[in-house]
Order: sequence, then C-alpha cells, then structure tokens
Amino acid sequence: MAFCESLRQNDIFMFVDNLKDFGHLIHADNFDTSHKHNELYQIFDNQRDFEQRYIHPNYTACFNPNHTNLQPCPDVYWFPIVTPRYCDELVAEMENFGQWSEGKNSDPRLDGGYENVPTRDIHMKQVGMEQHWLEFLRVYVRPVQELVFHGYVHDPPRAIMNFVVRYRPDEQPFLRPHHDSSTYTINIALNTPNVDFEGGGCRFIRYNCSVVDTRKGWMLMHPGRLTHYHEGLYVTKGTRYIMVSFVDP
Ligand SMILES: O=C(O)CCC(=O)C(=O)O
Ligand SMILES: [Fe+2]
Repeated sequence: MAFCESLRQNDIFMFVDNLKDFGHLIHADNFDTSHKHNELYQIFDNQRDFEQRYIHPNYTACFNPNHTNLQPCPDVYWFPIVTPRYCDELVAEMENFGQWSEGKNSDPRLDGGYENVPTRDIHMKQVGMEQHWLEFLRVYVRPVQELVFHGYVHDPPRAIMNFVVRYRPDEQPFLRPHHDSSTYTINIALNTPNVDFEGGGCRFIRYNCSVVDTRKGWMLMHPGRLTHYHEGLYVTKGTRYIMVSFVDP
C-alpha cells in the first residue's frame, strides 16, 4: 500500500493486472435443488455458467458476417444451439417427470382444452421451466431469428406451446401433416438418428424436402402457420426426442 501511495504521489502510472483466472463467484442463494438437473434452471441466476455448460460452442459463428447459415430446405434454417449435455439432461428431466400426454385431441393443459395435432409430449410449464425457456428464446433464439427472417422483430418472443416430444414405434411413431400455430417454429433435436432411433425427421411437404439427418443440439427454424406444411416422419426403432416451440402464435 505504502509503495503504491508513494508511486501515486510521484505521478508514476501503475497498471496492475491478474493473468491467472481464479474462477468467479456463483449466485447460490436461490439455488433450487428440487429438480433432477438443477443447473438447467440457472439461466437467470448464473447465466455465465449456464452458457458455458449448455450453449453450443459454435452458436456464435452465425453472427459472423462471412458465415452462411445452413438451409436444408427452403426457408428452413439450421443452427447449433445447445450442447449434447443440455439435450441429455432435458430428456432426463422429462423422463424423470414422466407424465407424457396421451396424444389425444382433448388436452386439459391447454386453455381451449383441445389440440388439433396432438403429440406425446411434456410441456416446459409442467416441469417448472416455462419462464426459463422464454428467457432462452429471448436471449439465444431471437437474435438468430432476426438474422434469417429479416425485418421480423418481436422482442420478447411469446410462446405458449413449449414442449418435448417423444416418438416411439409402439407409442406415437409419427405426426400427420399440419401447420403450426406460430409465426415461426423451432425444433431442436435432442438425440441422434441411426444411434438412438431409426427413421424420424421432419418433411416439408410443399417443397418435397425432408431433414432426416438431424443433429443433436441443432435447431431447425421455419415459418409456422402459412407456408411450411410439414409432418414428423415415422420412427421405426428406438426413441426420438425433440424440443419444439411455437413462437409468436
Ligand atoms: O417430428 C418433427 O420433427 C416435427 C414436429 C412437429 O411438427 C411439431 O411438433 O409440431
Ligand atoms: Fe409442427
């Protein structure tokens, strides 16, 4: 201290730096331990750790002006968004909760009590993750959307339907052609074709174009209610999981 003070008084400039990373403090006061994977819920309290754990290392590449975003079908974009760990933990969280819907038209979870194109699913709300998911849409999905659907700006994004779908040959193996009730839809693959399941994928009927080589942690983004009539293709073996959000219904 005396040394520094003496330098200051003699008008000698000091630059002090710490080259070693000693880590950082986490906010543990509100840490909720009631879930199977509690870190999935840390997007508000410990966003830096959430990002390191769960946001795909190549996520930011799409913001590079020289980067061309993949478009496997017309106006269907494809981005790495979450890590395999996020996928595995989200699936485990849902399986731990275990209350998969019946896949029927009548659905007491919805305001109108009716789902036109039902899937076997669990809503984010049912596992207490709705607000966290909306924050995920706002912070990570919306900026990417603005890159590819120019001039559409809606901040924060709204979404009522945020859910994980489970497809199995002996349960619900496919999803019939439909439009989504969204401005745009995101569809994140949570596991891997030809490893965890066979068949599956998403087919965009107007373009006769299918995405079957889906990539775990990668998100498909496509317009919802008008142009992109689509279907979930038949899963012939194993279990396929996807995370779907109908954004701006
Ligand atoms: O199986 C797919 O990839 C499509 C899912 C889908 O269209 C939906 O959940 O609305
Ligand atoms: Fe759909």
